Formats: sequence, C-alpha cells, structure tokens
Amino acid sequence: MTKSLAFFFLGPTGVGMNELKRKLLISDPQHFGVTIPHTSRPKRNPESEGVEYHFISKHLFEADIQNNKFIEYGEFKGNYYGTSLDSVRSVLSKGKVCLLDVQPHVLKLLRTAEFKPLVVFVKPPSIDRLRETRKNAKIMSSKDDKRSTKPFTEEDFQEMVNTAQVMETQYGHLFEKVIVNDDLSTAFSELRSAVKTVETETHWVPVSWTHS
Ligand SMILES: Nc1ncnc2c1ncn2[C@@H]1O[C@H](COP(=O)(O)OP(=O)(O)OP(=O)(O)O)[C@@H](O)[C@H]1O
Repeated sequence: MTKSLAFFFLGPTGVGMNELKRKLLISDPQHFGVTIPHTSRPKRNPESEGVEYHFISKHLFEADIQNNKFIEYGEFKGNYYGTSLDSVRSVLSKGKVCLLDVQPHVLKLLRTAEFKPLVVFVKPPSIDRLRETRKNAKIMSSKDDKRSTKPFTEEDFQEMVNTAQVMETQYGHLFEKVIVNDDLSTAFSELRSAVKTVETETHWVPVSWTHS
C-alpha cells in the first residue's frame, strides 16, 4: 500500500475547490496542510512573511520562474503570484498531507512518486442546480484581493459547465475521484469518505511509485 502525500483538486474556477479544501483542512489541521504562495507585491499591514505569502522581489521571482521553481504563477496588476514546488515539499516535511488546487496541465509534472497524489476533480452540477445552490454565493472578483467578491452571473455558470466538460474530455483519464459539488455538505461528506478510503485501503498507483 502506498500512502498519498497530497490531494490535488482540479475543476473550473468558482466550482468550490477552495471551499472543500478549507473544510478538509479545518476538519483535521494536524493531518492536512496547505501551501503558502509567493508574491512580488509589497507586504501590507497586517500581513507577515510566510503567513499569507512569501514576499520576494520581482527580480528573484523572475529568476525562480527561469529555474522552474513554480508549479504555476501569474501576473496581476504588475505583481507576480505563484505556488512553488518547494512550498509543497515544505508541507510534506512537516509530516502533513498537502491539499492543493492545480491546473490540469501541471499534473504531468506533479503526478510523481515524490507526491503520490490523489487527483480529485470537482465538477459542477447542472446549470439549474448551480442557479439554485449559488443564489447567495459570491466569487472572488480579483485574485489579489480576497475581500473583493461579486455574485455569480449566468455567464459564470455557463463557463463553469463548459470548462468542466473540456477538462473532463482532455484529462478525465487522470481523475481518480469525481465529486459533483451540488449541495456543499453532501460534496464534503463524499470528499471525507474518499479521503478515508484512500488512507485506509489499498490505493492503486503506478508500479514505479512503489519503489521509492
Ligand atoms: N456547493 C456549494 N453551494 C453553494 N455555494 C458554494 C458551493 N461550493 C462553493 N460555494 C461558494 O462558491 C464560491 C466560490 O467557491 P471557491 O472559492 O471555493 O471556488 P474555487 O473553485 O476555489 O474558485 P477559484 O479557482 O476561483 O479560487 C464561494 O463563495 C463558495 O462559498
């Protein structure tokens, strides 16, 4: 039996990956951990180094991009934001299982013996159920400012469903668990039982992972 060292969440923007990840993290903070992203934007009060972000210079960020240190990164309002491979390793070094949401194209890089991830696809329900369940929900309107949110629009729902379809077609063979995030507490229970199953029962992995 090979223990998963990470759970990777994939899905279209706004489907609820952060919500499910957060619930799992607070259900057992000794067991699970999340990565701390890097940014080149200046620190604001009351932020602290290594809590919300690792604050580094633009110059160093660019050097780290060149050296393939980032799993993913992006630019927003002239500042870089990204998640490094080392930030995943740092969670593992504390003996915790790393919870991470990833873009599907990085699976190639991350589905390795080092992380032995369980890949969970978070899928939206039908448009009708999205309208119903997300009536009072808000999505982030900007990646940089977590406080700035807006209600979901019809276009957001449509895009969520379309993107999920494309992801499933292209990467479906890599998904080990699909959770439809219709009712949140039902989706979370499903996630909890998937986690329990992989942590207590045999989880089939590529044979090469068992030699490390
Ligand atoms: N099943 C659900 N029912 C109702 N609201 C939900 C459900 N799942 C998530 N939400 C709400 O939808 C919003 C977006 O969720 P969340 O931030 O987790 O999405 P995400 O997939 O992490 O998106 P992003 O990739 O943009 O960060 C949040 O306000 C969240 O509380």
